[in-house]
Amino acid sequence: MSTSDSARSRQETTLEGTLFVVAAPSGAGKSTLVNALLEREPAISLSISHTTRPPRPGEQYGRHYYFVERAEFEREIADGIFLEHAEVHGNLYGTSRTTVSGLLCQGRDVLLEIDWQGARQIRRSKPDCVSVFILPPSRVELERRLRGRASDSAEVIERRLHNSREEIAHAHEFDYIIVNDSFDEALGDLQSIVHAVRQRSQLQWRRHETLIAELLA
Ligand SMILES: Nc1nc2c(ncn2[C@@H]2O[C@H](COP(=O)(O)OP(=O)(O)O)[C@@H](O)[C@H]2O)c(=O)[nH]1
Ligand SMILES: Nc1ncnc2c1ncn2[C@@H]1O[C@H](COP(=O)(O)OP(=O)(O)O)[C@@H](O)[C@H]1O
Repeated sequence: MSTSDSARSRQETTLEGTLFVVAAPSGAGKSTLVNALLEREPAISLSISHTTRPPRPGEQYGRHYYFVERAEFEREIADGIFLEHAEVHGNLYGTSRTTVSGLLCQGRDVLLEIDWQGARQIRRSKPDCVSVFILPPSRVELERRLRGRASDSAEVIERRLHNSREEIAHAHEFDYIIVNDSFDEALGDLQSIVHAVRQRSQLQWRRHETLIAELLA
């Protein structure tokens, strides 16, 4: 086999990973659910976003976000480093194009925790992505969770509560909607979606090519 043949055959046999997109109004429990999912599904890589939001107590650079100044973020937009980016609650957030593409090409599944504006951009550039929207069980509970988290000032909480309506108004654009009332049930629902996606025939057909050839012989 020539070098180009072997490169082509490698390319043909390496399955690209699945891109999962998870969105929710602030305080619905998205990060808590995603972190629990990643513990159960270590084959999924979480994309760490860039943001101009200041770190909350306990948040670490490179673990929770890449915290950058607005001028640097704007330079990065101009350099085209983002697969998607958006202004959310007065701060800029963005997903690195090379990190996500690199992981997907290696066959890793990648999860983006982003807002509805980012999800829209991703759907345009990666139509095969699988998107999930997390709803809180009520407005009262959303407010209770936001205040109970004790990570933001009263003003920041008010802004997030106010913006939650706009976020929720876009839930119908997503492939799946989960209500995060009982945490364990919501986590089970999220994991079921991941499992169902992995069983899709276009993935399984290629993964089991040899078996299918034998069965058809
Ligand atoms: N478009 C976009 N949104 C993001 C990104 N990273 C985070 N977000 C969204 O920005 C919003 C605020 O996130 P964050 O400041 O961590 O606050 P939290 O949602 O209250 O924990 C949430 O809706 C996130 O999903 C990103 O890379 N791109
Ligand atoms: N099902 C649930 N029931 C009660 N509290 C929850 C549930 N899910 C998450 N929480 C709590 O709600 C708060 C907000 O969750 P978080 O994951 O930070 O939200 P988001 O990432 O959507 O902004 C946290 O204190 C978290 O522990």
